[in-house]
Order: sequence, then C-alpha cells, then structure tokens
Amino acid sequence: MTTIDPAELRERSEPLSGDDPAPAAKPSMVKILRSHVWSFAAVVILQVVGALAGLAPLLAVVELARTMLAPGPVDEGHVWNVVIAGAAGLFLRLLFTAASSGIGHVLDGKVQLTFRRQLAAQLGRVPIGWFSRRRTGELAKVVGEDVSAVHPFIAHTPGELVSAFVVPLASLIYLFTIDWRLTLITLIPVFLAVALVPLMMTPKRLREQEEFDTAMGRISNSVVEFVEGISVVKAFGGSQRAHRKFLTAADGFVTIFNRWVHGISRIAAGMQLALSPPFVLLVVLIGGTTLITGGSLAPADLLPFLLLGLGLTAPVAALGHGFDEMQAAGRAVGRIREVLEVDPLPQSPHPAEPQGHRVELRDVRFAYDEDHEVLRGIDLVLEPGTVTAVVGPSGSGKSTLVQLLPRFFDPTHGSVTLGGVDLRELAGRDLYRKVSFVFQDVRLLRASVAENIALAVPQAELEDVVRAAKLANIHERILELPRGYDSVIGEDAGLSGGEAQRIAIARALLADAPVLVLDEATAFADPQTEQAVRQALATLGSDRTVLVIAHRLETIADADTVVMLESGQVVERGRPSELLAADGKFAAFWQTHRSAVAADGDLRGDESR
Ligand SMILES: Nc1ncnc2c1ncn2[C@@H]1O[C@H](COP(=O)(O)OP(=O)(O)OP(=O)(O)O)[C@@H](O)[C@H]1O
Repeated sequence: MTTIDPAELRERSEPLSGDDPAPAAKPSMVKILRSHVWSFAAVVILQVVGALAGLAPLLAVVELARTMLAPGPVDEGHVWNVVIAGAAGLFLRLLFTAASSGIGHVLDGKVQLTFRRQLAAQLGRVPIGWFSRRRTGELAKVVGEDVSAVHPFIAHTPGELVSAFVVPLASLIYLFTIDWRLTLITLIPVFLAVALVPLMMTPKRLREQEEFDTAMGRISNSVVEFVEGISVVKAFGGSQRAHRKFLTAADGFVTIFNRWVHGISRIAAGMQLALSPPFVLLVVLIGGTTLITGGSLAPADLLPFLLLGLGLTAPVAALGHGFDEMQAAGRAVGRIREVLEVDPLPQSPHPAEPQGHRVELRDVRFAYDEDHEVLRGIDLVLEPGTVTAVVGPSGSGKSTLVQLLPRFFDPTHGSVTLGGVDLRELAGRDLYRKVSFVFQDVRLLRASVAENIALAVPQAELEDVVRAAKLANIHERILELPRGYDSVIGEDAGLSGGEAQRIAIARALLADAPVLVLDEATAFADPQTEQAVRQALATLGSDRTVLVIAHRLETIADADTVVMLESGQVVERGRPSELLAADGKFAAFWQTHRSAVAADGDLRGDESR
C-alpha cells in the first residue's frame, strides 16, 4: 500500500481530466532562461560591476600610499577624495552584489517554480502506467533535490565565474600600466598552476579517476543492495554473506581511493601551494625587491602588486569550484528534462460522449519497448451485465491488458472503445467516471478513511460511505481505528495490504462506475478480502461491465466468460463449463490451478495445526 498526499494527487490528476488538451511543453534550461533573459543578464552584470567596484578600495590604498610616501607636503584634499572614492567603491560593491543576489534569488525562485509547475503538469499528463516503472523516491528527487540544484547555476555561479575573470583582467591591465616586468613576475604562480593541469590528465590519472568512479558506484550499489535486501537476508540467514559483500566493496574502495589520492594529491598540493597567498606574496616581494634595489621601480609601486596580485589567482580557483557546481546543475537539469520529455497521453480536443458501456478491444497490440510485444492482437468484447475473467500463466499479459481500460497506457496498435467511443476520444474526467479499478498496488491518500472511500464522489453522505465499506467487508475494521471513519491513513491508521484493498473495493463500489476492472489479489488473499471481492462482484455484476483478473477458482467458475491468455494472445475463450468440457488449454490450467490451491490449503491446514 502506498499513501500519497491529496494535493499531489490534485496536481497529478487535473491535467488528466482531459480539459487541458494542450501538449506538454518540452522546456530546457535555455528556454526557461530566455524568458527571463533580462533578469539573468542583470544578475551577471550587477555582479561584475560590483566586483569591479570592489577594486576601488584596493586602488585607494595604493593611491594613499603613493601620496603619503611622495616627497613634500601631503595634499589633504586629495587624501580625502581618495578615501571617499575608496569608501564609495566599497559601498557600490555591497549595493551591486546585494542587488545581483536579490534579483538572482527572485529569478531562481521563478525558475524553480516554473520547473516544478511544468513537472507537476507533466506528471499529470504522462500515462499512469509510466509511474509503475519509476520509484517514488526517484521522482521525489527530481521534483525536490534536482530542481533545487539549479540554485547556484542561476543565483551565483555565472556571475561569480564572469567576475572571477573580469576582475583579474582589469587588475592585470592596471598592473601592466605600472610595470610590465613585475606584472609577468606576479603571474608566475598562475603559470605554475596551469602547467600542472596536464599532469592531472595523463592516461594513468584518467584511469585512476575512472577506477575511483567505478568503485564509488560499486560501494553505493552494495549499500543499496544490503539495505534493500536486509529483511530477506536476515530471514534466510544470509546476513554474513551480504555483510561480507558490502565489506569487500568497502575494502576495495579504500585500496582504490588510496591509489587515487596518492596520485592526485601531490599534483593538487603543488597547485594549492602555487596559488596560496604566502607563495604569491613571496614571488611578488622577491621580484619587486630586486627591481627596487636595481633602481627601476619606485617602492610605492610595489604596493598594487602586493594587493592585487593575490586576486590574480582567483580564476583558477573559481574554475574548479564553479564548473563543479555547473556540472552538478547540468546533470540535475538533464534528469528534469528526461521527465519533461516523456510523451504525454494524448487528450482529444473534441471529446465524444459514449453510448452505453460496452467495451470492445479490436486487434489490440501493446509493447513496453520496441523489441518485446506483450499483447499480440487481442479482440475482445465485454458486454454490460457480464463478468469476464482473464486467466493465464504469469507474464502472459493479464495486468497489461486490464490496465488498458483505465488508460494506464494506450495500445500501440488497434483500439479500445467504450460505448462505441475510442478511449482516446473520451474526456479524462468522463473516463474515470465510467471506469473504476481495483488493482493490487493500492494507492491510498493521506486523508481520512471516509475521504479515501469517497474519492470519486466527494459529496457522498457518510451513510453511503458506510454502506460501501460494509459491502467491502471493511466496516468493522474501520470502527476499530482510533477515530473510526475520520482516522487519517498513514497518520493514525496503518492498514494491511488486504485491508487497503478492501478500502479500494469500497471506493469502487461507491464510485458506482458502469465499468469495473479488478485485479483479484493473490498477495493479500485473506478470507475477508476474498469475501469482499465476491460481494463486490455480486453487487456490481447485475448491469456492470466487469473485467477481472481471476485467481480464485470460484471467481473463474462464476464468470460469464473466461478468456485464457498465453504470451499476449487469447488462446481460448467461452463459458467456464464449456471450456472445461472442451478439455483444452483452459482445462489443463484449471487442473493445475486446482491442485495448487488444494496443496496451498493443505499447507495452511498444517500451519494452523
Ligand atoms: N512496466 C513494465 N515495463 C516493461 N515491461 C513490463 C512492464 N510491466 C510488465 N512488463 C512485462 O510484460 C509482460 C506481461 O506482464 P504482465 O504483468 O501484463 O503479465 P501478467 O500475466 O499480469 O503476469 P502476473 O500474473 O505475473 O502478474 C511480462 O513479460 C512483463 O515482464
């Protein structure tokens, strides 16, 4: 049983209602940013201007030193002007970077909201069946973490990266105008650091990096395996083995990590040393002192190199940091795009009204992927007032077939019609009013039990809800919950799989849709649920169109028609008694099934003794 938030459901289901046939946009980061191009440009420009203004205090210090050290009386007016200019630069820096940050964060909020809205709309448009292949956790990561990961990309990194280049460039030009020789000397640390970069790219280093990535993957897989399988492993006594596998992966990782660190650390340390402030100062001081003692540089001119020289190494450091963040944001956007680019379930702009509730499948074919056709030419008519039971071996396509009726997927070929109208021509809201379903993977909302039962009929009276719950054999259990029908699922009510399925049956009974699709539970086949299914079929069967994946012999025997599937094709169909008499595939299936049920009964009997 899974619980989901009602708000989440509303967002998912609104576009499915069929009233919003507009195709899902397939946005990219670039497209979204293009619609906010001026704000984005403002973020970058303000950041750069702010960073440039930040040079003013440093230049003011240089100018002050020059003025003070110059022979003769100090020009007090000039000194004050320089101090005011420096302070103004500082103020402007604060102002511009604050404005850039403010606009950046508002823009970031807008972009994240756009992504989340588009994702929510898209999740409502994709086929419901698509969700079965996605883990809730994966989707939650895309909508939550991955959308948040664009934050540095919008609000910080581009501005910081551009400033990291523009500011040193401006400093460099200024320093060149003072003394080109000392400027080149000041650049020595940057040259050294850049010279070390190729050493990080040698085939040996790249191989070590690859090994490191693989080992990282191996260790996280073994952790996931270990945690996911912990219950099975414990129950079957294999915890030692699983634990060993995890430890082996961890040991392997340590060996590879040591090798990787050993190789990379010397180069990284060399780069860090070259770019470190003491080393930069040392180089500038040695170069500057040599030039001063040689008489070719005024002592006051050393100061700008000492102050601005430290900033010249910023681009190299920013490159590493900024590009890492950009890459992470790029990967997150890639995952968001993957979800946004799933083809939505087409909605007809001119929905048609079905006449009656006869369901017909004509030459239906379906494939989850190109190489593997799961349904191969199914022709089937489900008459109102009849129960059709689908049987067949595991993997024969039963679930896939019944999921076509509530349009979890569209057939890849052929058509499914309801009352003469192709399901693709039906408004989404109509479809769910006409077709209700109870599948094994029951979804309950984090809402009260009554609200869960009345999901399709929110205005239902409590007595109708109670009647449905009684018919579904769940009323007594609900009364045992702390707040009865007001108990909130997932908060003060924990239900077993079978109980959740009975709630779903009550929901379907109350929805009173003319077509019911039911997957009779095998996993939760407790006697109460079996009874609930039987009652539901008896109550609904009168004038409903019912399609049931039948596992119980009674359901099969009571059905009007049995359809036997094998490898995605109908191999036999007819009344159960006729098929048994014909002694074909269904009869063989029935015999095997009966023996299995009898053996299961014996086993249960033994267990209870
Ligand atoms: N979401 C999916 N993506 C890809 N393949 C799928 C998906 N769901 C089912 N299949 C494949 O389609 C085939 C038919 O599966 P389906 O679940 O319809 O059979 P089934 O008769 O209901 O089986 P069972 O009785 O075991 O539930 C199987 O080969 C299965 O592996």
